[in-house]
Amino acid sequence: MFPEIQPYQTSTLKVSDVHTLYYELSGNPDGTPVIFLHGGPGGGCDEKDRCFFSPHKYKIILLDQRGSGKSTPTASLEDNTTWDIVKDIEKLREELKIEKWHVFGGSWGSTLALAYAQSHPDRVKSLVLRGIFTLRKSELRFFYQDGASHLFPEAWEEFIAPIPEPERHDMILAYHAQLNSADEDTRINAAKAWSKWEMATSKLYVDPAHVARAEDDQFANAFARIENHYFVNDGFMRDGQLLEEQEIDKIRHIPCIVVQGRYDVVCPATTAYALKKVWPEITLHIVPDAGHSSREAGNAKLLVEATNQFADL
Ligand SMILES: CNCC(=O)c1nnc(C(C)(C)C)o1
Repeated sequence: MFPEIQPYQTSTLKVSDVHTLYYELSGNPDGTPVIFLHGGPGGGCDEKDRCFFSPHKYKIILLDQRGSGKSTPTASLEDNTTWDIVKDIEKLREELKIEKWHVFGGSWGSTLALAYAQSHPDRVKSLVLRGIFTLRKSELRFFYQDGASHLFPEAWEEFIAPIPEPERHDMILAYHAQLNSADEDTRINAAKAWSKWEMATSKLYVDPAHVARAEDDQFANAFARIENHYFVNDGFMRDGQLLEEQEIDKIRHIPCIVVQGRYDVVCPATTAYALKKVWPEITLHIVPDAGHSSREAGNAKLLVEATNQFADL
């Protein structure tokens, strides 16, 4: 990855009566623009997200989506849907007077990138995607009900601990009740347990520093509440919508590179492969020694190679 840099501009954009979004610009003000779409949803951006792009070639735009990161009000679920964020991305593009831009996103960021591109294909120069996630019921079931639990039994035991046995047949719904409880301690304890499950399973080799992020009250609250809100609503999409041939036909012409960890248990390779089957024009790299995280060496290396390759488009 490129060395860490600081933004040359930070700002906010009011997108509704409720939501004001934080965004920042770094790299080359006259470079080719790229929008970075963070994961979660609710994960927010961090300073290392700037490092996937050449600071000489790219005007790097990081956006904290509704309720995420430095956007306000934090963790707000009001007017917070996939399609509200797609509209926000367009508002930001117009605010920055950008005609077309590269789009980069991993995990939920890949979901949002596909939803944005299928909604506004004429605004997308290229797509670099990692850990493909399309919010199908099968994907949610694998990670939150019966799948990843077989590979990380000790972390799974901690994940189910706050949930009474009779409610464990639907973990997303059970957590929805606790994440929206009237009791603040119940909410934050559930948010930390939800977040810890994802942080503990995001890398092939468990990273204690990554897991420790789940102990940050503000991060955990936003990450857990917003993720769970989207998942109980199936991402506000038809099941499999982003993989439908009619939707892929809208973006088939857009250059796209996908980086997918072989041992990604959060967003397993089966979805990236399903995308390749319906969109054979994409380049799909399955990284033999990586999991879900963009920061794992094998994933990061190919992501940087992809942004370097697309910079001159
Ligand atoms: C199911 N959510 C996967 C996702 O989008 C995601 N995984 N980790 C992240 C952060 C790096 C933002 C914490 O986001």
